[in-house]
Amino acid sequence: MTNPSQAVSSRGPITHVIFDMDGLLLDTEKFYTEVQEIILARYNKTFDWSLKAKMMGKKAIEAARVFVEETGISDTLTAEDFLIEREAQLQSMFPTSDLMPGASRLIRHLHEKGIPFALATGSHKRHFELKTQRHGELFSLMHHVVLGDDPEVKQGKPSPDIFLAAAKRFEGAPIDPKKILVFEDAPAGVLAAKNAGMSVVMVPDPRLDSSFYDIADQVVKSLLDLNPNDWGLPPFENPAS
Ligand SMILES: O=P(O)(O)OC[C@H](O)CO
Ligand SMILES: [Mg+2]
Repeated sequence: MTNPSQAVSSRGPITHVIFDMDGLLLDTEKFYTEVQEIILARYNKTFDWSLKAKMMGKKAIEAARVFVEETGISDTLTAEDFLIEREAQLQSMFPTSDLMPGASRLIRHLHEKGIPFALATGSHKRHFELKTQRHGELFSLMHHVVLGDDPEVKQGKPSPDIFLAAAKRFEGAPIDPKKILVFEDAPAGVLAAKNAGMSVVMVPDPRLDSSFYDIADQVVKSLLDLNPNDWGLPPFENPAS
């Protein structure tokens, strides 16, 4: 992990921002965890954070394959059937999604200051719409949104595909990836951003093993703890409330 003030001096200030969604802007990772715990309990197995770390941030089918293979249940439950089973429960949970602390403040701040920002989420279109149902106005502030089922996203995170696609859709593209700052919660997402040549602020769930922090340029406990100045971005005018 480099000191962000060193990163700014060596890489130049940030001009564009890309946000992850699940677990970063929206408190939706808990839904996946809950449903996966229920499914695994049927096989007398427990869902733990080492498995969670391997799944989070990935496209649904890629995460599903990890789930059935790592738990040794792939002979009785295929990745496709796991997704069907998970779906019914997730569909009723997603519309209740809450924002993560500091998400609204940071998005509104960047919008007010004219810093272009976009969304890059592994979630596919139908899930994106359910999850953002109560937050349409906030998400409409994004310059653009790239979803996991976008044709340009051939492979999910940790492949850089989604961040490179998001970078290409800003006005004035191509944007130098060194001037793009990504906000992520998942190890696969942090790696994807680094593979795209971008800087990354990681906002991990506290249950995630700290060995995953190393690859991020900065780690903060919450978006409320971010100091935009660290990245050459305009400072907040009011302290976090
Ligand atoms: O973290 P995101 O927004 O890329 O979403 C990925 C999955 O849908 C959930 O882990
Ligand atoms: Mg995420």
